[in-house]
Amino acid sequence: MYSLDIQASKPYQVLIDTFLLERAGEIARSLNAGRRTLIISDSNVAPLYAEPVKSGLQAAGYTCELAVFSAGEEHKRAETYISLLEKAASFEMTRSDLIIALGGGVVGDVAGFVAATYMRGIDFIQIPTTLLAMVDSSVGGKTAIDLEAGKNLAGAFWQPRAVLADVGCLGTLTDEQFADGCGEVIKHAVIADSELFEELEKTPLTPELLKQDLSRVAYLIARNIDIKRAVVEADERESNMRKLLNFGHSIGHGVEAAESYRLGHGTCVGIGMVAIASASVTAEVCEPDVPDRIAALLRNHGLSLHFQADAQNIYNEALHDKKRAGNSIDLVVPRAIGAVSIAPTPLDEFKKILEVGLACVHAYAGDIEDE
Ligand SMILES: NC(=O)c1ccc[n+]([C@@H]2O[C@H](COP(=O)([O-])OP(=O)(O)OC[C@H]3O[C@@H](n4cnc5c(N)ncnc54)[C@H](O)[C@@H]3O)[C@@H](O)[C@H]2O)c1
Ligand SMILES: O=C(O)C(=O)C[C@@H](O)[C@H](O)[C@H](O)COP(=O)(O)O
Ligand SMILES: [Zn+2]
Repeated sequence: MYSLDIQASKPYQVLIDTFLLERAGEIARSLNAGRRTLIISDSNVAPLYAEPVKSGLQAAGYTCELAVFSAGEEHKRAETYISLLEKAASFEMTRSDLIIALGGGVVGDVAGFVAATYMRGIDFIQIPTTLLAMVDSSVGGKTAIDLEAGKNLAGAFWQPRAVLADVGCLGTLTDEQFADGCGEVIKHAVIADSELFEELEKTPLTPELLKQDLSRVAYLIARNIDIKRAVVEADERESNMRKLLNFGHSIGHGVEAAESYRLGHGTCVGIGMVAIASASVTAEVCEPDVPDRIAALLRNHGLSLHFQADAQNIYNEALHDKKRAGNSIDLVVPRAIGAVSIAPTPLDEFKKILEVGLACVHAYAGDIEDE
């Protein structure tokens, strides 16, 4: 069992353990005095995991309802968000009540945004069920929905009251879903922990490891959260340093949108990391082996570098990045594994970087296919 304290505007604990679903009611009751809870989940997760959560909440004295929306990034949208707000209102939730986000990053982002805005903000607890959500999205308080124009364009910073990462949930992920979460794990290693990167090079974080050594997986989740914790505590609302957590995202989000969300978020972040690292080597600001090592580590974690969208479409999508200000964008540029910095970059230069970088990603994807 791991327990990490996050010292944000509202401090909270992240617990990493087994059988946390069953304990969610008791933990919720220790943090929240309300009468009602709305469990928000998706169509894949609810049938698997809602029942033990609901039973525990009822045993803790809550009147409980379950709201389920269709799984997938294409439902991280205003329609879902509004229907959940309406559900909270028709369930007569008051400001003292509680929302539970039970699912992956999509559920966490949407349910968090509902919690942030329903009656101007009520308590919520994150129960992440994907690797990606455990290592990244459930912690730090970014909540959002996508707009037609792009990813996460409407949202709020709203910290949960607790994060309960029940590692028992990871066993029902497909290998592809598990691998997708490793995109963010590798991101954390590149931005802040070269030793973690080397450990992953020796022993990758895979579904096989999950079967063989659950405690190692729990340890790696805790270590990732600790990396994110340090950044969030230093800059909760992303005025500067938190932008580092966006390594690989300016191009990655562009790929995600240009591919109509058919590729996973972590996969697209992987493509974005290799692209910016490759372009940084070309610009002679990054050690030459960095993109090779990132591409190899992604491959060893089962992540693909294949994508079809063309660079112009990806660039058009990437212009919606929240690190853009007028004709400039703050890019997160690697210098070495474990060392990245923020570089304000004119948009015309960003376009060249994106083109050079994505051409290199195609080359790596070809290398991977040839082997
Ligand atoms: N707020 C943040 O800080 C932050 C950080 C990283 C990513 N994100 C966001 O998170 C989203 C990606 O999260 P994700 O990869 O978890 O996607 P997701 O929520 O879509 O989950 C992936 C798939 O796994 C299914 N699933 C979830 N848990 C399962 C389980 N235990 N067993 C079987 N199936 C399960 C889901 O139903 C879905 O089909 C993106 O929208 C991304 O923008 C947010
Ligand atoms: O927590 C953060 O800060 C991050 O940037 C984590 C990212 O992995 C995550 O994908 C985040 O949602 C991206 O934020 P955005 O501000 O670019 O929408
Ligand atoms: Zn991300």
